[in-house]
Amino acid sequence: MRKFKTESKKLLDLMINSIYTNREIFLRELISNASDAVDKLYFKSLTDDAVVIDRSELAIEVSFDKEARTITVSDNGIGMTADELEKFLGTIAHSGSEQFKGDPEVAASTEADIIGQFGVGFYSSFMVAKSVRVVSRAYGSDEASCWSSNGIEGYTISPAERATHGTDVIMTLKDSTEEEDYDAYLSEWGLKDLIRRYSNYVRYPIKMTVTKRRPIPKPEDAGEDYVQQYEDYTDVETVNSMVPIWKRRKSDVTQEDYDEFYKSDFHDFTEPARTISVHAEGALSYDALLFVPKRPPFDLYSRDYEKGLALYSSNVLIMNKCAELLPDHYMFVRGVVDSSDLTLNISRETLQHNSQLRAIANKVEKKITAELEKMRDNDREDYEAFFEHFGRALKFGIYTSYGAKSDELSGLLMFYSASKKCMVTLAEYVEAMPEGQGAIYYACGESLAHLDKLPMVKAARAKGFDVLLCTEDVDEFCFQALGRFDDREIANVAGADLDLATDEEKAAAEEASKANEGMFEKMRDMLGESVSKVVVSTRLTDVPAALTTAGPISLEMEKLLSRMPDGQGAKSERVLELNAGHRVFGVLKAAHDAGDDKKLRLYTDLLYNQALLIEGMPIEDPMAFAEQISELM
Ligand SMILES: Nc1ncnc2c1ncn2[C@@H]1O[C@H](COP(=O)(O)OP(=O)(O)OP(=O)(O)O)[C@@H](O)[C@H]1O
Repeated sequence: MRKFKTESKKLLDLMINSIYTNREIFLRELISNASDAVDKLYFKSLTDDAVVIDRSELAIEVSFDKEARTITVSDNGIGMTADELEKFLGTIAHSGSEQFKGDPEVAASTEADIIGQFGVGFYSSFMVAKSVRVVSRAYGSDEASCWSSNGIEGYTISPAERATHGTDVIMTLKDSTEEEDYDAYLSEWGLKDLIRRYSNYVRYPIKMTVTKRRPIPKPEDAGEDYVQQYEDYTDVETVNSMVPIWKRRKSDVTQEDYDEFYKSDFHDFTEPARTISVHAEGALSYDALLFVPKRPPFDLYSRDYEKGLALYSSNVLIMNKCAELLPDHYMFVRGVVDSSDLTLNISRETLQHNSQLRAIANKVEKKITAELEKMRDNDREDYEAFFEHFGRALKFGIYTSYGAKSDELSGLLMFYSASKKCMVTLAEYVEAMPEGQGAIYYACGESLAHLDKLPMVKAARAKGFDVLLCTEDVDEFCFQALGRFDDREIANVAGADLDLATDEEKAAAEEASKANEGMFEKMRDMLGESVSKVVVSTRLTDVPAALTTAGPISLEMEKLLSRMPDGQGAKSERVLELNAGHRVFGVLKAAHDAGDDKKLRLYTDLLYNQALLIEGMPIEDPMAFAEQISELM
């Protein structure tokens, strides 16, 4: 007996003791796996001349044995070797499994959530079965193996017999209890019902041997009182519709049908947030069925994530994830494109140069944008939930396209408004701008609470100007790539030359800076390389000093860049702004006027470090800072 890996065991425990009520999805999961296995063999036959198959024979079969209490799902797909049985069924194959091990958030989520997020696949068979055997023979091998387990401690793998390549998953069902009637699955109608509900659009036939009844022909010598006799016979029937759902008109398909198709084909346990069905005819004809998920898969923002839509040509799958069909900023969209205009032998290499494909990709992108705009305008709650999960991809889209995608995407962006205390679009921000506000202001930092208290944010708010509070690292890069919105500049509120002050205020500050030139120069020298200048602020109200930046790199960007391997050298141009109206300014001046350089240096250091702390930046020498404070006390 080989033992399950820890994370598999955790998941299996959940399955077996599950209070997750939707047990019946086990069949959908196994049929999906069977369909994937058939796909894999089919793909292999396209690229490998040694693999010869008859496409019309590819199929999945579901059968049951009431006496033995078993249900079997068989396929004639790629199959698995003994090693693969070990590798694939002994551990969780999902890319999310890493998080499952360590992520405290995952550990705390509810059972249904875990099942939902991982798409437990094969293991869901243990929700209904007390033991499962998997007999499989890999294509090209003449040996078969059997994986067998009760899902508790571990599993065994032993040699087995199988006539051809493919896999049988044989489940021995649990005994029915008062709460759960497992026997209901051991019937023709029970299984047919599940297949039609959950796997109707699987593109290979799902066959069942069914019992039918037919009248026995009337014997020639039958008398007047002959009563029609019937006999039972068995027949193999294809249970699923197989008509691709994307070929059907939207009006002929219910949302439930779309949801089930989405869940079964894209291995998600949650319905999609939006379904987009497109039927284009004319110069470029294609059908597309696109889904905006409700929540992101765990690996969405990781390197492992593969974007793309399934690509079909006249119902034949060409590739599972055609990346060329989706721009990066819509990488979260799942779906299918089917076009008879595409040639069947299109390969990965020729894809990029295929103009039809590019044209379809453009149309698909526009459809997605239009649907998101519709959601934004008509269903704000849904849209905000969408944006929380996928907004990052849109922002990256603007940043990585150097602003080329601004027109298309800027309207979809949302940020947290410091005034309204909720998410707003840029258009809503502009609409609410008071007269005299020249630019769209934003501030970047670690948390909303911290940002809300920043001196420059407060200064802008005091003028009646709203500030967009940004906590994602991509935000500032996105704003810089965007540059403008609705013909208004977008500016970091901590930038030194913002137009926050009136002309008089500016003139007064300039004058004050001039009058104190000697002191400021001294202070700058004392701070060495740290700041480029010291000035009188036009906007500070309650704090004695604050740090702002001149030039393109903000403090927040500097923080981010310093964490990147090649961004170490990027430094912001820091400006120490002093509040001339603050009591501390008088103390500073007095020290300078008295020629007490020691005191001036102490105060300068303290003010600078204070300003750093307010911005959430590390101070260079915390020990020295602590000593300086002690000295003062
Ligand atoms: N019928 C089958 N034929 C061949 N290989 C299979 C079959 N069923 C499962 N496998 C293999 O076992 C692996 C694990 O299956 P499982 O259902 O647990 O996860 P998955 O299908 O990869 O993930 P998900 O269901 O979330 O998409 C599959 O990736 C596949 O390689």
